[in-house]
Amino acid sequence: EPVVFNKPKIELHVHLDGAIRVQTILDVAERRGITLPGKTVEEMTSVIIVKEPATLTKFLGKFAEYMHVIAGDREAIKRIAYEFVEDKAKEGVIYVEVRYSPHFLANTKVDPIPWQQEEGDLSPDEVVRLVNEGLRQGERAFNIKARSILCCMRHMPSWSMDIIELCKTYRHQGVVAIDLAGDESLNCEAFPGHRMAYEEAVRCGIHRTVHAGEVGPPSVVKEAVEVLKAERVGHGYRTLQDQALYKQLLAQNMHFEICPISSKLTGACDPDFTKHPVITFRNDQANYSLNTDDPLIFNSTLNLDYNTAHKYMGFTEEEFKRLNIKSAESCFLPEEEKRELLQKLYKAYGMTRSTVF
Ligand SMILES: O=c1[nH]cnc2c1ncn2[C@H]1C[C@H](O)[C@@H](CO)O1
Repeated sequence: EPVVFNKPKIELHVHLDGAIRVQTILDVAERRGITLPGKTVEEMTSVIIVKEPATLTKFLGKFAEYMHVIAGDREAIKRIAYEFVEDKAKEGVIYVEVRYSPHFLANTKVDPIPWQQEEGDLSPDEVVRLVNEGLRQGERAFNIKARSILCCMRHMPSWSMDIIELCKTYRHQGVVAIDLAGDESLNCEAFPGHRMAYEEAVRCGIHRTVHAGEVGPPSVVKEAVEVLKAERVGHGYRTLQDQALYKQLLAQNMHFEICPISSKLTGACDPDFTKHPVITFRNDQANYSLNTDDPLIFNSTLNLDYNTAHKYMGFTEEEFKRLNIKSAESCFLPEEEKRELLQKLYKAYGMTRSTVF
């Protein structure tokens, strides 16, 4: 696979638990005495990955193939965070915001205990500390910047207040925002638990993004923006089905976190990339990023997403630069750090600060 955009990049939408190395899953399973359906990287890869367009519900079921291996294990959680930063650095990412559900990696103080684990002594709070630590060590070792976003899950509104409390506790240790992930096709109106957590986020100045309009209708996007006060929309493809809403969000400079490979394999978008919604976003010079979402499950890399945009949608170097600058402008870093990040991009892209998009 050729590298189409070999310059510093920003990634804003990627799930930590969807970006684990297969080798790490095998290593941890062996250490913990857990039997897996595959013994080699090749075998396990074929068990985990989605090759053909499926549904979001079917795709989300893939996490159950390996989450029980990593969850509840302190060393494994720290390791996946550290390795994640290494993998991103190798892809030319200089700033990444990585998201996950602390509850999904815990085995105590979480109800129900996920992945059929026995109760243990690893709480969501300690999971966040372990991820923070792994990311920080990765930042030092690989010289890039990594921040995290904590996910509420659509089907678990009772977890959402924990999430906002964790965001508040760890806002100076690398946690920059709250997200709402999970299956939008099963329940598409946000429960009171989610709404209360987002209200608290607004009150405390915690940044907000929401998965919306990936497979759900434009009304979910509208709710994300108007009720949950999302500053960015995860995916948001279906926004285009409501032209008034789309025009409004364009005028508001709303950021859309676009994941091309993901959108094909979750069945969110037409598998024909020449019909992809991001073409419209680009033609309208909208504010959006390109992201991998879950590279483990899609067996993909950020370069593959960029290549796809180049090969099937005619994306140019110029547009890649523009969208990365928009991504930096829309990231959840404090203003001073954001300015620094933007300076780095301008320099790497051979642009003067006055170039305005
Ligand atoms: O593309 C997605 N849409 C909705 N939810 C998702 C997607 N990718 C991953 N998730 C879920 C499954 C993960 O366990 C959770 C937290 O990272 O977020």
